[in-house]
This record gives sequence, structure tokens and C-alpha cells, in this order.
Amino acid sequence: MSLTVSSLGGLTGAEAARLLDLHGPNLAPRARPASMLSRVVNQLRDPMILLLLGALVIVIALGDLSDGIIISAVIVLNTVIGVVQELRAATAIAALDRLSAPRATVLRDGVPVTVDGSEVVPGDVVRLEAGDVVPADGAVVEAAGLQIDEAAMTGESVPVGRGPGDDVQSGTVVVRGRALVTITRTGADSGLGRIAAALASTTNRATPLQQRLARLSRQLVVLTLALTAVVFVLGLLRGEDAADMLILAVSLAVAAIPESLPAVVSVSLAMGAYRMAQQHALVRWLPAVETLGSVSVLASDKTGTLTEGRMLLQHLWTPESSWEVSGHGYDAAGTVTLSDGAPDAPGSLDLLMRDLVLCNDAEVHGPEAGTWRVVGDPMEAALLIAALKRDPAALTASARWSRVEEITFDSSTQRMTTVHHDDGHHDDGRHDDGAWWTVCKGAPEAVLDLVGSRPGVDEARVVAERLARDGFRVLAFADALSTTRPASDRLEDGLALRGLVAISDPASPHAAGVVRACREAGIRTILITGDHPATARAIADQIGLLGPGVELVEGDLVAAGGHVDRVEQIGVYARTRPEQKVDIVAAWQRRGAVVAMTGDGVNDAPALRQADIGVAMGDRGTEVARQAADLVLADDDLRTVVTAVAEGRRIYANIRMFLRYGLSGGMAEILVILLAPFLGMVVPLAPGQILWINMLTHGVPGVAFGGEPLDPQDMARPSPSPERSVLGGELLGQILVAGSLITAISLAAGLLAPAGAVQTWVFLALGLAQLGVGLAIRSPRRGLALRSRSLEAALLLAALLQVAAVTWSPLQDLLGTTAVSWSEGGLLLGLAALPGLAVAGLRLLRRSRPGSGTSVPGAVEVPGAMIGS
Ligand SMILES: Nc1ncnc2c1ncn2[C@@H]1O[C@H](COP(=O)(O)OP(=O)(O)OP(=O)(O)O)[C@@H](O)[C@H]1O
Repeated sequence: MSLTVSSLGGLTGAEAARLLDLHGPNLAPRARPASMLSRVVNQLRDPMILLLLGALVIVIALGDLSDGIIISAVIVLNTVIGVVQELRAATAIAALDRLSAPRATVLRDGVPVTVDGSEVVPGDVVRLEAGDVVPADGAVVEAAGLQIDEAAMTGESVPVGRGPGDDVQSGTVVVRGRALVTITRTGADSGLGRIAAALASTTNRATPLQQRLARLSRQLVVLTLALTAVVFVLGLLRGEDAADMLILAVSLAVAAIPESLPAVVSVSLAMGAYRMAQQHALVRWLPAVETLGSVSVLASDKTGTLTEGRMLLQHLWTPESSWEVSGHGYDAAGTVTLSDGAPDAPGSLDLLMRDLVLCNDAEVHGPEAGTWRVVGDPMEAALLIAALKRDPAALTASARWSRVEEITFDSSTQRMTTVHHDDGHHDDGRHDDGAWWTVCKGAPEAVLDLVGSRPGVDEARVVAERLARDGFRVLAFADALSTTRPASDRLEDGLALRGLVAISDPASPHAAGVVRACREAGIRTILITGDHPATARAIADQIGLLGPGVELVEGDLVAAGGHVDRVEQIGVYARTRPEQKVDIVAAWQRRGAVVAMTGDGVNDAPALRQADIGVAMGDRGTEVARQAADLVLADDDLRTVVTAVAEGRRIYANIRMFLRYGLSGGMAEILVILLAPFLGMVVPLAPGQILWINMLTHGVPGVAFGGEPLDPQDMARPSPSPERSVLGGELLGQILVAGSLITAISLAAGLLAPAGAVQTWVFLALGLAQLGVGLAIRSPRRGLALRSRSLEAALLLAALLQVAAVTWSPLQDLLGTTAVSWSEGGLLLGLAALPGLAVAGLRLLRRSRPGSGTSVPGAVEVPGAMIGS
């Protein structure tokens, strides 16, 4: 405890504020935001836009002014929309960045407080412990077993020991021990600042989905150019007019371009991430939004994730007697009383209590309003609170034992040991050399093996096993008194059993609901814990993780690779070490699972990175875990993972819905142009008309598709992995069906058209049919919720504009259309409705087929009203 009662009081709040003004915030220099010009140029460099520019040159050369105007308008509009969307996405991402900013614990006015990493100033005293990221450069003032991983700065991944006087650099990670550090340099002056400045020029990479879509559009462009050339040459060979053929070729090129595709995707992702943030799910990098929907396994840790994490010490046991502790959570109220029929043994209780206080790194402050405020490990705090219930002066009474040495807690040894020295001043005035008191606490197996076969040990094993079966986390304590200082390499020699404590950490009231919601959503939940198998089993039983055919195994089996062939049967892993989490995740991934995994410890970082979606708790997790995670739960609530998964699925489904809509329309346009000449229609659509259709059908409803609610069917199973083709599954087939239907009715319209009105009829039928298909593929609605009607509104607006194009004379002139009569209009409308009706009919048929997922319960219990509408 020497570090917590340090003479270092840190800065006062006022000094810190002044220094913050003077030195500026502790932020790494950011990449300069792209200039407007570079954003515009970026848009124009898009291959699709280049193709349009080519088309523009050709139509102008041919003297086709109205088509030229439309093409120019589309280029300008596309660029403006692209830039605006990019800016919106950038703003959303910047907001996310701010939300997931690192934090630091500094001493202000002598009290440890958690502040934003950016508020750390030179002169601040920062408290570091395992799992912290050093927030700025500083010098170590006090340290206990401090080990720092400097890989971020030096690339050297073996942790190095650091002691008083040594420097620590910002961005490095505390893997063990604790320290107080005085900050010397912050922000751009610090080590990380220098690295960040060097990296500031690197730009954000596209997400996998964006990359695949970019590839898809490049392929479309190449395909189009090839088709265009073929059509052009064939037409010339047939003896058609060269200018006509050129216009046809340009039309074809224009038709095939899904202009709005990249914008729809990037905006869907960024806005989705922003919406998730509002629901407390902070996505730390955009591709995670895509992957989230595909998660099929959720590997959760126990403490604080599936349990409440508010621990309460309830039983104490020594070989002499046993006691019960009453109270709730961190409430100050509670008493320590002898168990029924147990003999009174105050001496043994006193010594156990002293061990609880001494071998402990937590702090409690208060109580305020009857409750302690806890700093540090909640389990250790529970020990302090129990000691205070017995003796309100317990902490001061133990203060004369100053800690002189320690072996910090390590998940792999599952114990910690501290050595304390008493200065030799006795209450009666005597004085001697003092005494050394060594305390070891940890998992019962770890501690009891250490003390060997001394009296009480066998009974302790039995008691520990019984308490663990009741769901308690059990810790064993052993200690030793000596008149000489124990040798550093033999601290744990000669320890004798002191006793056991049982700590309850009840299952969170939401845990069972999360497991159920995940199951309904096609996600398998597994529990990975460092705790005793009996404790793990008790919790797993309560939350419905274990059932017939589901096994609980221990970490040793994982170490031996025994889990690999039977991961599907294993529901709970107990006594696992952090490094084994990586093996468990990898075994699932080899089976094709997409794994989300929670973790909070410093050792969890590798597993968080290995998982497809690493999940960290925003409040409770260590800084390292947060920085290694893809998803940070700002409310520390596991239910938020389910919300985020639902949002991920919604985004993915909507992108695919838009692809289905956009690509089937594009396909129809190409087929109509390619096939029409064989039916005697040389140029069935002018380039301007095609662009008009594209602008209407994609532009207006495009954004609305991104806002579509989640189809309850999609909540029943993970989305296809984004690693697979975007067009995978049924999507390609659906595009072909809808595209062919639209083609058929458009060609029919052309054939039915009176002489001179072919283009108008094809134009009207093709545009309206696409909108009809859009209406048919949108996600099903429940009730009449107005909020979710934006797609219908967008489609209606587009339909009205399409009609205006053949009825309003300025647009008629621009697009080269002619008026249609009411009866002709009715006929065309009926024709245009057919593809949409057919698509809707096919969908009804598919949904009513048994096993198609209709029977899946739509009501998934997740917070927030994100699912459904
Ligand atoms: N501060 C500590 N001092 C001594 N022993 C501890 C301490 N913390 C945990 N232990 C022991 O080590 C075991 C493993 O703890 P660890 O923190 O590695 O588990 P974990 O995987 O984080 O557990 P969970 O999944 O419940 O979060 C615990 O069951 C406990 O017996």
C-alpha cells in the first residue's frame, strides 16, 4: 500500500487547468483533414465517373446537347453527393474517435481520479497499473514490480522492468506491477506524439466490403466497355448509322454504372457505426461494422460480464472456525458473525483479516451515503470492505506494516504474495528490529499446493470445493512471520495456511437474457473463465449455458489441444489462462465461425486481436483491452453486443438490398439496350434517359435503403461473412430474376409503343418497374410506423419525377420524351408493376416454405429499439 499513501499529492485542479492551457491537450497530432479540392479530385478519379466523362466528350462531339447537359448534371451531382457523404462519414468517425479516447488515472488534490488522456499535463502524477497504457512521457517516482511492454515504441515485445528514476514513454503498456509517474512531456512532444506525427500522412484504408465493391464496379466497367465495343462493331456491320451506334454504345456504358454504390456503402457503414455509438457500442474501426452481423460465436468472460462484478465477501473459514459476513455489494452496512455452532476463535479471525488488508492493491473511499467507492480490483475491494465491517479502523491498524516487497498477481500462477515490515515500535514503548510478515493469496489450488500437507490443508480443500460448487469464488490465504527479511527468491517458502474466503458475484440479471437472445439470433455463447470449474458451473447453470450434451472443460485440456475436435460440445472453459483463449478462438475460427470475444485483462489483448470482434468494457476494462478491441461497450453491458450485432446485420442486409435493387436495374438497362436492336428498336433509350432513370432510382431511394429496419428473419441467423462474395448466397439469383423481369416488360413496352414513342415507353416502363421492385424487396413492416416509411416516400417521389419527365414540357425537351395519354399511362403502369408483384410473390412463397425462418420469434430481447420498427 506504500504507493497509495504516497507523499505525492499530484497537482491541484487549478494547477492542472492552468498547465492544460499552457501546454495544450495531450493529443497526438492528427492527420490533416483532406482539403475540399482533394476530396473533389478523389471523386472524379473514380473509374465510373471517368467513364461518364468519356461519354460526355462523345455526346458533345456528336452535338447532342441535351444528353450532354444531363451527363454533366449527373457528374456534378454525383461529386457533390460523394463529397457530402464523405464529410458526413468523416464527422461520424471523428465523433467515434473522441468517444473511444484513452483515459488515465492522475492524482489531483491528492486523490486518484480518472481523466481523459488528453487532459494529462506535464507535472501530473499518473498512477499506472497492469493494463494501463502510459498516457504521456514521464519519469517513474515509485514502482512495485513494474514491467513495461515497449513494443509500440521499440518493436521489442519482451517486457522490461522499470524502477524509480527510469523514463516511461507514452503509448507503452504496463503488463505488471504498479507505479507513480511524474509526467514530463505531453502531446506532440511525447514519444507517441512523435510517432503519430510520422504516421499522420497515412490515409484510412477501405473496408473489405468497400474493397470488394470497388472491385465489382471495376469489373462492371471493363465488362461494359467490352460489350460497348461489341455492340458498336456489330451495329456498323449491320449497316446502322455510325452516330446512332455511338450513342447506343455510350448509353450502354452509362447504364452499367452503379454510380451511387460506393457512397451508399460508406455512408451506411459510418452512419451505422455512429448509431451504434449512440446505443453505447463504440466501434473502433469501420470494418468491424461489417463483421459484427456475421458473428456466430460469442466467447464471454465471467466476472463483470456475465456476473454483476459487484463482489461481496460472504464466508470466512480458518482451520479453527468459520464466520458469515452480511451486507450488500459495496454497502458499508454489515456484520461479521460466527457461523452456526462454530467455536469462537477471534485470534485466527484477526490474523485472516489482517491478511485481507495487507495482500491487497485496491482502495476504498468513503463511505458516502452508506456505500464505499472502490478503486482497483472489485474482488480485492470486497476483501477490504469485509475487514472494515469487522473493524472500522482495520486499514489504519494495518498501516504500520509497510509493504517492502511483492510478487504481483499473475493469471498464470493465480496468486500474489506481499512482504510487509513492521518498524519495531511497540505500543508499550519497546523497540526492536521489527518483524517481517509474508502473505500469499490466490486460487485455493495454487496456495494450498504451496503450503504442502500442513494441518488443516486437507479440510481446506474440501471446504473450498464445497464453496465453489455453491457458486462462490474462493481465495486461500497463507502467511508466515519471521524476524529476518525473507530472501527475495524464496518469498513463498515456509508459508502456513491461514484460511479461506468465499466471495459471491451473482449472475447479472441480464445474463440469461443475453444467452437466450444470442441463441435466438443463431449465436452460440460460450464462457471462458479463469475461475474454478465448480464456480464456473454454478454460474453457467444459472444463465442457461449448460444443458444436455454441453461440457465444461478445464484450461489444461486446451493447453493439450484436446478442445480442437470438440469445440461445438464445450460450453464452459474453467481455469483457463489468457493465452489459452487465443487457442479456443482459433479452434472455432478454423470451423468457419466468426467469433466475438470479451476480455478485460492485460493478457487478454492477444485473444481480443485474434477474435474477429474483440469486445472490451468501456468502464471496467483495462486501457490495453480497450485499445485492442474492435468494439467497446460504453455501458459495460453485454446486451449491447447483441444490439450491435443486430445493427451490423441490418447494415449488411441493407447494403445487399441496395445491391439487389441497383444491380437488377442496371442489368435490365444493359439487356434492354443489347436486345432491343434485335427487336427492331435501334436505340431504345437515349443516354440522358438512362442517367435520369439511374439518378431517380438510385439517388433518392439509395440513402433511404440505408435506413431500412432489420427484417426479423435476418435476426435469426448470422449474416454471411463479409470475407465471402458480396453477391453470395441467393443474391445473384435474385438479381438475375428481377433484372430479367424488368427487361422483359421494358422490351414489351417498346414493342407496344406507337411509332415515335418507343424511347418514351421504354423509359417510363423501365424506370417505374425498378421502383416497383424496390418496393417489393424492402424489409417487411409491422403496423403503420411512420418513421420507417422513408423508403416508400422516396420511391413515391422518384415515381412522380419519372412521370414528370414525360408530362412536363421542359423535361420532355431535355430528355426527348413525348406525352402519353391516360390510357397509355395506365397500361404502362400495369406493365411496370409486374416485376415488383412477381418479386413480392416469390418472396411470400419462400417465406411460407417450412424451415425458411418465418417461425423464428421476432421478439429478440435487446436494449434499444433498433430491431424491427
Ligand atoms: N488479485 C488476486 N489475488 C490473488 N488471486 C487472485 C486475484 N485475482 C484472481 N485471483 C485468482 O486467480 C484466479 C483466476 O483469476 P483471473 O483474474 O485470471 O480470472 P479471469 O479469467 O479474469 O476470470 P473471469 O473470467 O471470472 O473474469 C481466480 O479464480 C482467483 O482464484
